[in-house]
Amino acid sequence: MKLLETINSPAELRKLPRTQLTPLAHELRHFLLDSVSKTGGHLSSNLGTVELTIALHYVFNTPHDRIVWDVGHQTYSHKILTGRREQMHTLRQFGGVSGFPRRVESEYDTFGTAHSSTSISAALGMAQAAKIKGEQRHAIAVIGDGSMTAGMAFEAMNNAGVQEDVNLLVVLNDNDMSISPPVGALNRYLARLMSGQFYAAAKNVGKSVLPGPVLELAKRFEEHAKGMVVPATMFEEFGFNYIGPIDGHDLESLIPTLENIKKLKGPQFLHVVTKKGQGYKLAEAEPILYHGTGKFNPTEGIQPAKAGKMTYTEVFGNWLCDMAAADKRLVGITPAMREGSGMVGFEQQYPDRYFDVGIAEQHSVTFGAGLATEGLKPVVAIYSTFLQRAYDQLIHDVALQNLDVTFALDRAGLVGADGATHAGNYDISYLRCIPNMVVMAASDENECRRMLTTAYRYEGPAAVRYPRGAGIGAEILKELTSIEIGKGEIKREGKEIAILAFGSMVAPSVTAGAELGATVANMRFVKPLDVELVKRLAADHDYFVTVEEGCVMGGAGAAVAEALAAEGIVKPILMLGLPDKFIDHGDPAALLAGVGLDAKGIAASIRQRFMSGEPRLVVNNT
Ligand SMILES: Cc1ncc(C[n+]2csc(CCOP(=O)(O)OP(=O)(O)O)c2C)c(N)n1
Ligand SMILES: CC(=O)[C@@H](O)[C@H](O)COP(=O)(O)O
Ligand SMILES: [Mg+2]
Repeated sequence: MKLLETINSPAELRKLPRTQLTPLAHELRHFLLDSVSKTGGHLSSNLGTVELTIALHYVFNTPHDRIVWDVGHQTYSHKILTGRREQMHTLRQFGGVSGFPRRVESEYDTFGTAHSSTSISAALGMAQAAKIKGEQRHAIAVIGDGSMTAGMAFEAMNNAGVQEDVNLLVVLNDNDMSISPPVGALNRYLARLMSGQFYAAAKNVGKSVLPGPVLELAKRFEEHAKGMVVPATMFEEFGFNYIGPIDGHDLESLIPTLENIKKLKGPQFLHVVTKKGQGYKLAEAEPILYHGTGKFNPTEGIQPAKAGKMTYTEVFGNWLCDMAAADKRLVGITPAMREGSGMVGFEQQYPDRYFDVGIAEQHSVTFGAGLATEGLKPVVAIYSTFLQRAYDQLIHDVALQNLDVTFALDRAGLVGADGATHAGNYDISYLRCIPNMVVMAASDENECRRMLTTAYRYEGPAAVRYPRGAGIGAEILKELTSIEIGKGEIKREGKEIAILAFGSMVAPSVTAGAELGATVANMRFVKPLDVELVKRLAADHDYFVTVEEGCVMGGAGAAVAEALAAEGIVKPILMLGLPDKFIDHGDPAALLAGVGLDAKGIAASIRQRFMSGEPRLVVNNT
């Protein structure tokens, strides 16, 4: 029997002799590659954390000791070793294992993650709770070098470093990569820690500490040696005991080091060095390509995608380059999502006007605001879900000063395999309440391009939201034309029922409208809403239906209802959109159908409400 098949819990792992751990790591890595190639998922990061995961569960008494994985996209080995091996074929599929840690999924998933840089805060909270409750347990945050660039990680370090008697261990998993190559001064600093005299000294110190039965003596030697050879690291200045860098693929380093650290009191910081994609040559060579994959044949590797419909991300990337060519004032900003946001071409063509600011959404927005004060034209490309991080910056730094910043909001609506953590369900609600904002929702690729142009030319804050993946296949016109601000359009004329659709919901609404003989409007603007169009439709239709791929609460439908109320118009209205609950991972089309947001579901809801019973105001909010 394969070794891996005998391990259904960390307790079983801990019974293995140390000599069996390296063969186990080999099996685990093969399992990962085989499994992820069949399901898709975050491959590179997982291949890089095989040994670290084994070592942590081997040395620490999980789940009594708490491991908090930052982002959580590297937790597949953790899932496999904590009893979920046989469910891995369901990874990221509807009803299956999540791609991230979830408290409801396992007692070993101590904290739900997926947005980065929360692990140190959460683990510190757990460590402090243990202290307050008088419990003896360790809390361990495992954070990558990319995630370490976020302000939140440093807020937590700042707080943790003065909490002297908490059992907190921060493991920095340094693979010298974010999704794209790492950026910023911290990366430069980590590279310095890895290089030359310091690394050599630290390695020797590590060796001295590793087998040390007289731990305190060894620790003093370590501090002494470090003090003699190099200045204290910034992590020590933060109040942590810094250990490392050590080889994160060498179980013979990892396990004794962790065993020794386990005996130390107070905030500890272990710097491990790993390789993204470790053990699978193709992923080692191209960690970005294998960061998040679809299904692929592991022997052949990921093949170039067949030409198909253009994604909205590509539409944005092309628009950005075209607009940059037309206007020298344009600068493009991404908080660490160059590939996902379609900015690879822009960086190549306009390296001086491209800014990857690291995983720093708040900073990306205020940095844009600063650029705008000086007459530049910043375009912040950001996923809807990640803009949540920068809400105060959006209001206080951009909108309040009516600064000219364009927001390209990718991944608006349901995203599929990443699930609830990454769903862009809230942006309509959280944007439309901000004064000065213009908010648009693209219904097809060409409209997306035109809306981006509109947002860019508008002298104030403006956002264009568009979904993950491809659109309907609309022809994209080369010229950069804008749309009149606050003007929607009628897509089809009908009777009695007016469907007011937004963004990605225009196409299925047109199909539903054709089936029902209803009028369908592409509202285009969530804000300013086309109130004249609303009034016109109200004048010659009996029933209103609003449809959006965003939460119903406070959404575009609510904007229509508010406009009707403000105009003193009473009209039965059915608001279709995303319900007041988190929607798990799964196939995006199936998920949309599941909440009634495909053509069939829209038609069915309308029929049920207005064609068979008493009209009244209904929100599909259950
Ligand atoms: C707040 C936030 N912004 C952006 C992302 C997208 N994202 C996921 S993983 C990742 C890179 C993380 O790098 P690192 O922590 O070094 O882990 P690695 O991928 O190298 O294993 C990014 C930018 C995110 N999950 N959360
Ligand atoms: C873990 C994480 O946040 C990213 O890797 C994310 O999964 C990327 O999503 P897209 O595939 O939509 O770019
Ligand atoms: Mg990294």
